Parts: sequence; C-alpha cells; structure tokens
Amino acid sequence: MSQTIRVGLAGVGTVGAGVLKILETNGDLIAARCGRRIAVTAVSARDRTKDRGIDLSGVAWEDDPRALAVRDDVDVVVEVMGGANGAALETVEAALGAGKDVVTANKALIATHGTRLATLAEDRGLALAFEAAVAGGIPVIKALKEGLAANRIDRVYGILNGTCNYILSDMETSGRAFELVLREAQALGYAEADPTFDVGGIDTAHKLAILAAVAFGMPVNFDAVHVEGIEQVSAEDIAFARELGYRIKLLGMARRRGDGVDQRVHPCMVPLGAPIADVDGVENAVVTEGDAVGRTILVGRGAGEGPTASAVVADLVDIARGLRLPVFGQPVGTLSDVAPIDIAERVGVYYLRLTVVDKPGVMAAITTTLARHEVSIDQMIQRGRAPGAAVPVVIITHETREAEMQAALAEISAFDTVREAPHLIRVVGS
Ligand SMILES: NC(=O)C1=CN([C@@H]2O[C@H](COP(=O)(O)OP(=O)(O)OC[C@H]3O[C@@H](n4cnc5c(N)ncnc54)[C@H](O)[C@@H]3O)[C@@H](O)[C@H]2O)C=CC1
Ligand SMILES: N[C@@H](CC=O)C(=O)O
Ligand code: NA
Repeated sequence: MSQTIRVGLAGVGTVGAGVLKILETNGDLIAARCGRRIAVTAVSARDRTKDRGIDLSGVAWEDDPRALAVRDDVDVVVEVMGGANGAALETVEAALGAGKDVVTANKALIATHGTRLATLAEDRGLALAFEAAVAGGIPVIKALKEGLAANRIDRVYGILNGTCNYILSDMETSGRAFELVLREAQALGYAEADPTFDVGGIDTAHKLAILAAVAFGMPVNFDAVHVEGIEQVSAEDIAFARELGYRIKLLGMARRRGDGVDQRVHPCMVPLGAPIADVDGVENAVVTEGDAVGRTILVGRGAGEGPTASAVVADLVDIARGLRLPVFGQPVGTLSDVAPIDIAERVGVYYLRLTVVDKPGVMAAITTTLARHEVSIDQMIQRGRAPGAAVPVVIITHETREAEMQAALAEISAFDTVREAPHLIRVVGS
C-alpha cells in the first residue's frame, strides 16, 4: 500500500459529496492524526455531468462502481450509493474479493447481508466498517466495539431516524402537515431515496438490527424486528401526548430477556423529562445499558451531509491507522443466534385514542370489552359533547399484555359506534 491511502468513492450524492468536502477541508489535520493522507483517487456516480460544486479534476471516473472497486489505484472502497442489493452489494463483494477494505454508510445492505459480508472481510483480514450506517455522526458502533467492550450489554434503544424525528418535532412545534415536513427533510438530504423506508420504520429497523448484533454478539436478524412507522401518528395524538406529560418518538429498542431478544420499532410515548424526550429535529440518541458501566447516552446528528460523512471519514481514519477490528465487535464465527421474542409478549402501558359516536352506552361497551381482556384503565379523557356525532376518547391503561390489548382492540374496532381505526401508542418508561 502506498503512503497515501487511496479511496474509491462509489456514490457522490449527499454523503459522498460530504466525504470529499471533509477530506478537502480537514485533510491536513486528518493526515497528522493518521500519519498518512487519505485521498479520493476515483469516483463513480450515475450522472457524470451533474454540478456538485466539487472539483473532481484529477479524480478518475468510472461509470460502473464494480469496476471502481477493483482498480489498482484504489486501496479502500467507500460505498455510499444505497440499496440492499444490486450495485451496492456487488460493489462491496467485488471490493472485498479484490482485497480492498470497505467503508459503507448503507444500513440496508449491512442489515440484509452483514453477516455474510463480514465473513468475506474477516476471512481476508479486511475491514468492513459502517459507523455512518447507524445514527449517522454519532460514534455508536465505535462506542460499542471499543469503549463499552468490557460490558455485557442487555439493552440498547434510541431515536435512530433523523427524518422521523424531524417530522415529529416539527409537527409538535409548528403544527405543519406531515407531507410538507417530509418534503423539507428530503430537501435537507436526510431522507432515504425511498422515504417510506424512513416513515415506515424500516430504516430504524435496519439500524436496530445492526446495533443489536454488535451489542449482543448475535448475527444480524432484521427479519426478527417488529416494525411500525409514524404514518398513523396524528397532530391530535401529539397534542394529547403533551397534555398527558409525554412526547411521541419513533424508537428502535432491543433487549435481552432470558434466552431471547426482543427487537421492536414503533412510535412511543416518552415521558417528559426522560433524557431522550428532548432530542429534537434531525438529532438521534442511543441509550445503552451495560452491566459494569450502567447507562450511557449518546446524542448527535443522525443524518445529513456533514454528520454522516464525519462517520465515514472516521472509519477511513481507523483503516489508515491500521485498525481492523472484527466487523461486529467479535469474530463473525463466534456470533451466536438468539431466539426472537414476539411483541405479543410485551407487558406495558398503552395509549389508545378512539373516535366514537357520542351516545349513551358507548363508553360502557368499550370499558367492558377492555375489562374482559383484563385491560384496566389508568386515565380517560373524553372531550366535548356532540350528541350523535363523533368525539375523541383517550385512554391510558395500566400495565397490560400486548396480546390482550390487541384482542380487545380488534373487538372494539368492529363496533359500529367506533368511527376510525383506533390509534394505539405504547408508553415507555424513563
Ligand atoms: N443522507 C443521509 O443523511 C444518510 C445516508 N446514509 C446512507 O448513505 C447512502 C447514500 O445516501 P445519500 O448520499 O443520501 O444518497 P444520494 O441519493 O444522495 O446519493 C447516492 C449516490 O450514489 C450514486 N449511485 C446510486 N446508484 C448507483 C449505481 N448503480 N451506480 C453508480 N452510482 C450510483 C448516485 O448517482 C448518487 O451519486 C445510503 O445507503 C444511505 O442509506 C446513511 C446515513 C445518513
Ligand atoms: N434517512 C436516514 C438517514 C440516516 O441514516 C435518517 O433520516 O435518519
Ligand atoms: Na454512527
């Protein structure tokens, strides 16, 4: 390898452009820290003519990222194109096959093929680094693999999607419509190419599956993650949450319980005053619980050009320094499967918003059904009188089993006095 570490950059969009800018702006101080320069020698992107506001003269261009991956003047391939399969997967496979270290920001790829790609990398003594893939600029993968390496981690959770947090925060403060705020998040470079991955919770699930693998020493198991997005969260729910002392956040949560692991993504009511309740906008937060250290919380920007590129370049710095740790924190052959725990086994508190016809007997029928399923009520809010018309009713339950809650809800939804699909949001502790 030459004294300069030569990077092949596959993808020159939001993240790729950020990488080029950081290497340009902070090139000298990064070289001082690594003892060698990091330079992009070749790039690949779909549109060669696009004005990116970056000087690419002196950098080779490859139309096909797979060709970029095997170039002789490339030591490390940075994959920032996106997508779980196709060009991204083939580029990473080609790079590892050709003996090149790989850095990627692509959580869909790692959540889907991470274990197999880690085997390819470790068999060849190569790095496969993905700090940018989880919580953008927050160095959470490094924290788990290095700073927290002394601990048994039993729980990791947090706000892992900047787009959703931006939308939920903005809906609360400005009252603007969901679609409008989503378009703004897209314009700011936060959203995925397909933003349904963000709002549908899939992007959070990709990140959670990766976090759980590193935290618990298990192979990535994306299929085991229960996923719900924020599409059903309304301005009304946000206002009721405030009134009841909560904020609504999309959380990814993974926890060991006995021999199993529970991995879930869904909107949550987080108590005001909890450390993550005030994490707003594009910021993410990751909370870990280790047996020796206790709780640690990392907060920072989870998406966008600068924060994401910061994490990509940090991975390049590790490689330039000669640091090649096991991909998931321990050799991939030692990762052991952990049985998934179904969400039906959750025991917790629930927020329920029903839209019901205001007439005698309706509430009795609802509370009787809940009681039959052993769901007991902690608080109830019934607003306004509108005889014969639909009014909102909000219920906060005591601790109850998810399976019972869902069974009661299925019955209540079928009442002809219940006018909209019930809104259920799980309440979490601090
Ligand atoms: N934008 C963000 O805030 C973050 C993005 N990521 C991840 O980083 C990756 C890149 O994201 P962005 O930069 O936002 O995407 P982008 O859409 O802005 O850029 C993608 C780049 O890849 C190129 N590309 C795509 N397919 C290609 C192909 N088949 N051949 C050649 N070039 C191809 C495009 O031309 C473009 O230059 C994705 O995996 C994303 O999930 C991760 C963390 C944060
Ligand atoms: N679309 C993602 C980008 C970073 O991972 C997000 O909004 O968090
Ligand atoms: Na990160």
